[in-house]
Amino acid sequence: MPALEVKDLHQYFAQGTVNENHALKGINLTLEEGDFVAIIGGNGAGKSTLLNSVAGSLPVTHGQVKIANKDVTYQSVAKRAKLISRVFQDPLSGTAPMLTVEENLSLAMQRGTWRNFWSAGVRHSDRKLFQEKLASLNLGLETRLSTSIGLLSGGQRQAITLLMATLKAPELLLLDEHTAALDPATSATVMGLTEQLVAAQHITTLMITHDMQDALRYGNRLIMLDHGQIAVDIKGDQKKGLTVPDLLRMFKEQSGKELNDDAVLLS
Ligand SMILES: Nc1ncnc2c1ncn2[C@@H]1O[C@H](COP(=O)(O)OP(=O)(O)OP(=O)(O)O)[C@@H](O)[C@H]1O
Repeated sequence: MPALEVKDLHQYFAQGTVNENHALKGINLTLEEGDFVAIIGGNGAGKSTLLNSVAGSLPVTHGQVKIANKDVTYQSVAKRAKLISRVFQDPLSGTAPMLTVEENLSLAMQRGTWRNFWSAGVRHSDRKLFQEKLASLNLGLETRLSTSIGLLSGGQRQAITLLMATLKAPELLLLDEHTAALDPATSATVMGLTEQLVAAQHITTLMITHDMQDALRYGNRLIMLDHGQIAVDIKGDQKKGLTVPDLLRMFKEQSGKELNDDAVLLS
């Protein structure tokens, strides 16, 4: 059973007006369970629009989105939260900064359940689990359970956000440039943790990145978008050993033009 199926997905902005923008032009994408897919592409290629369509934060103009064989095309973001975890670029957006590390993790344990209310206090058994999970990150965070998240660094927060997103393994993990706001060393640490957490539970993952090296290094599949279409789709052995110049050449062969991506070109 595929973990994610996107069928003939079209997205228009300002449809029927002079500003009409056909942002996604018939995307077909199937992810098998455990696939870890990096998505790259130039500015305005449609990466965020694709992720937002899958997450449900953007209504679909045409097409179908299925997660774990369930048609979620018209489901709200809240309804899909049972199936999806998402980590954003901003380390502030995934956590409640006034709450402690363990309180945040406790909230994450309840993701997608009907227990929407939350009572203060963390169960002893949960605290032990959080300590173990935090220790496995090797960042010394297991001693910071009662520290407010707001007092941690961006990298520490993003590590905890990742842990929260994977505490209860989702059917699909969406990573939305989740290391872009971090310095290179911290970004490398968080990418390492990402790989570790995803592999431990075999979580199907879709990751947007502007970092071509990361797109090549991590995951078993790489997709390049161009003007709302998939220009390059490489997986498995085909992906191993590829270099950035190889990728740029493949992109040019498929799309007939150079990659336009400020973030990539400036790095
Ligand atoms: N809310 C919106 N209203 C109108 N047009 C939009 C909206 N969101 C995105 N677009 C347009 O849709 C196209 C795809 O945008 P999208 O943000 O998905 O690209 P992207 O690949 O994520 O780009 P970037 O790497 O620059 O973030 C672009 O032409 C963009 O201007």
